[in-house]
Amino acid sequence: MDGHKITKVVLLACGSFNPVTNMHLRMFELARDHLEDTGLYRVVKGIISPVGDAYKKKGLIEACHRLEMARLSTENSDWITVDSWESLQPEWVETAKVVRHHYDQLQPAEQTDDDVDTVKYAKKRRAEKPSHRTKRGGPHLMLLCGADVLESFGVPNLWKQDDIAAIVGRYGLVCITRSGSDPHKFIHGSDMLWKYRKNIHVVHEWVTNEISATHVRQSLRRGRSVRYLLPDAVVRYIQEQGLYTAESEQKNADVILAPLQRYSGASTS
Ligand SMILES: Nc1ncnc2c1ncn2[C@@H]1O[C@H](COP(=O)(O)OP(=O)(O)OP(=O)(O)O)[C@@H](O)[C@H]1O
Ligand SMILES: O=C(O)c1ccc[n+]([C@@H]2O[C@H](COP(=O)([O-])O)[C@@H](O)[C@H]2O)c1
Repeated sequence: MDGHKITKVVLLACGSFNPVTNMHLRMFELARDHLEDTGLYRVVKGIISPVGDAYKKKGLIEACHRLEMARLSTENSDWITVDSWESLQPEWVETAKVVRHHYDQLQPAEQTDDDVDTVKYAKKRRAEKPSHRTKRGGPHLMLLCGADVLESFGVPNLWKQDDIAAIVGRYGLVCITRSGSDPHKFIHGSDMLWKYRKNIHVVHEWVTNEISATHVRQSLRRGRSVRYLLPDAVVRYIQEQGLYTAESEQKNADVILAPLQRYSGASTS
């Protein structure tokens, strides 16, 4: 033993999962290998959290189907799970709040917000040292995403700056490279990400990696095979339920994406 304390980590992936692909599952395996290779972390759990219907992304099919496909895809995994909390919320939930929800769920029950001294102390510590090391005894939670999500932090008016600071400053991020992206360059170009760069773990996917849910939906609309891009059980479910048609791709076509509604003042109801 070299005396290092091994930190337990839970990985949380947020996204549409429309549908879940083999690449989504591979992201978890890549992230676990990368973190555990450092000798500093042990990844104890992975959580897939499909976004709710109120996200209103074009072509987003009902959460119940996306959840079921994610469940089928993780049936054979002994550590990757699916959580329905986010997808069941009536309104779209910002990712920072989803991260916070799961972080709270992971903390030991005896440390509740009723313990005023503990909360005050934790708040003081957070203010003094904004880091994901402000844990309350449970495992760390890190957000797992592809480089496109990291780069979306730079899209004007999409993410709240405080939310980005919370995600990278207090929890941590594991980012998988994706074709067409350069996460290191992006981190270098952002003062906020640079400040918290030690909490951002970039994992290089060396296998050329073009799988996207958009491409899968397009193939399905054209009657092309998606076998080996998706778990077999997910392919079967899509066929049985008749999912991903030209019609479903037009869902939300004229709606502004939920995160942007808070800036435009637009409403979908
Ligand atoms: N090929 C990939 N390489 C790296 N990350 C990926 C890849 N595909 C998806 N991800 C990541 O998985 C998470 C969930 O992705 P999401 O459900 O939005 O899939 P997507 O393929 O990007 O979807 P869409 O094509 O519908 O935009 C995101 O963090 C996304 O960056
Ligand atoms: O929290 C935010 O401000 C925020 C802004 C834009 C996107 N997100 C989340 O990022 C994920 C993006 O998924 P997708 O399919 O649009 O790539 C999804 O889980 C959204 O809820 C979150």
